[in-house]
Amino acid sequence: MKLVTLCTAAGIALPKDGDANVTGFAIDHRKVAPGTVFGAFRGATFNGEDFIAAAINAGAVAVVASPEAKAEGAVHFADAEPRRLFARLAAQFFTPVPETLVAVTGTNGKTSTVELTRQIWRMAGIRAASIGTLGVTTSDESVSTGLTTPDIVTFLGNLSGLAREGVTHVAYEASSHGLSQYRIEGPRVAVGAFTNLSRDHLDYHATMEDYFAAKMRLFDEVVAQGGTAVVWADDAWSDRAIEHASRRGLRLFTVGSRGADIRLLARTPGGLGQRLEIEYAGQNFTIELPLIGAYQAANALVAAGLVLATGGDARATFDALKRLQTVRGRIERAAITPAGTPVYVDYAHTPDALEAAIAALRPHVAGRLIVVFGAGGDRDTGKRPEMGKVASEGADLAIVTDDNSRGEDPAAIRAMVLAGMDSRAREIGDRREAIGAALAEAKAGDVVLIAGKGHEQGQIIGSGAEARVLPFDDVTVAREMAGALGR
Ligand SMILES: CC(=O)N[C@H]1[C@@H](OP(=O)(O)OP(=O)(O)OC[C@H]2O[C@@H](n3ccc(=O)[nH]c3=O)[C@H](O)[C@@H]2O)O[C@H](CO)[C@@H](O)[C@@H]1O[C@H](C)C(=O)N[C@@H](C)C(=O)N[C@H](CCC(=O)O)C(=O)O
Repeated sequence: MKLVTLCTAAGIALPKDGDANVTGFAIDHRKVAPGTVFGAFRGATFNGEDFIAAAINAGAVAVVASPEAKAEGAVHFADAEPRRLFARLAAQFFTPVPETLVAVTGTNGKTSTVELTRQIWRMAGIRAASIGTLGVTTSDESVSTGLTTPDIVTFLGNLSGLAREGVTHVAYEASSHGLSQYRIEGPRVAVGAFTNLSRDHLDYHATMEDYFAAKMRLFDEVVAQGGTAVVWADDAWSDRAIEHASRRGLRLFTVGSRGADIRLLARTPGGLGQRLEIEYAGQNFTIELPLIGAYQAANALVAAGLVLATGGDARATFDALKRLQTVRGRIERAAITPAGTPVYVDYAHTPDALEAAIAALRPHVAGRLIVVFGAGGDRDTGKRPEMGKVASEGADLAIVTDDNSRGEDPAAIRAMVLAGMDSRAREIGDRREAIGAALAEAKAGDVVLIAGKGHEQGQIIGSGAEARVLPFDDVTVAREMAGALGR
């Protein structure tokens, strides 16, 4: 494809004497082939501009970089915000993309919301996919990209690949890193959703205001003019998100007990799920949602909002909520033991998340809540006793085990977790053994929660050159252990 064609389509001026044949886009000089447009960005670890000469040597025909950069021998697109310019150009190259794109931002709930949106579309017979922490998910398969919001080249490549496979609808996660690094620029989305905001990633964003501003780029720029903002209305930051969307002239679709479009009237937890009473367009609906926890109810209703905002039928959409499958590693019902105990696997690996998962499960426990959990090595040590305290106070039986000990001594990590716990706590380092003990202990009426790893597929042992990932999947192990109890 000619560079001039891409520039014209993107509304970008072509630097003089600049036409060339373009074969691809790269932001890593090691991926440059003849005909590539190279994005040279100043990052946290490297200055991409240091690799411009090597990229041109490898055949780069154009370089998108700051005005100060030197790009002799290639067309230089100079811009103070090169990531954004690169995205605009690349979006013209990676075509077609699926016709309906929706993006979800917020601190929590992004993964579940995009996955539930995909499920609802699928139940309506639509070829749908999701992109996020679980990877690129189509039907029952997920292919990891390593990030929640992949880099711009991977993202656009995924979108056009999906379109070529016949996928028409994609829901994707817009992380604050992704939004602030213009990883999802390019194709404008029809609908964007905001779930909630709480303290996170302040190493990167400095203040909560900066963090919120990064999230709001979704409404300020990424959602197309004339598009819709779906907002969970019950969060402390919701009113400000609504303000951003209104200022931009987006159509508002609010969801929650304070929601004007999908209004949550009542929520009653019970059995393996919860009953939701909602009002939509003057009609009342009762939904038996097969997911646990107030936050999963919120995610399911925001997903319904996304589907309705992109033209879904109300009755079919609310009906689909009754048939949702639990999301991988998000209060996922992994097994039911022969004694009838449901076993849940959740990604909760911070004190807050562990507390929330325990609170979500508590109304479903007739007997005891048994929690298996640990804390990671080479990460925030302060959270270890705090997680211990949360488990000690919230569970009836807590078993401390190993979870990605990395470069640290796993016994020392467990000791720090146990420091926050009372004397009833048990310690079983081997995670498989710990899960087996929890399931063997469980009786009818009990509930087991295995927390920390969620969708992860391995135990990380060692660090640096010594690091190894031993295959480990909580869901598989829970199923095996539950099966073994039945024999
Ligand atoms: C802090 C952060 O977000 N970093 C991301 C960012 O890196 P960066 O721009 O700082 O890049 P850098 O490594 O300094 O390199 C600068 C440039 O030189 C290039 N380079 C570098 C080395 C080389 O040999 N050749 C070369 O060309 C790089 O490709 C890059 O373009 O851009 C890279 C490419 O898109 C990402 O891979 C990288 O994610 C790192 C690995 C990461 O761990 N990010 C996490 C924090 C993240 O993004 N998380 C979010 C949030 C998840 C959540 O919600 O919790 C996510 O969306 O996953």
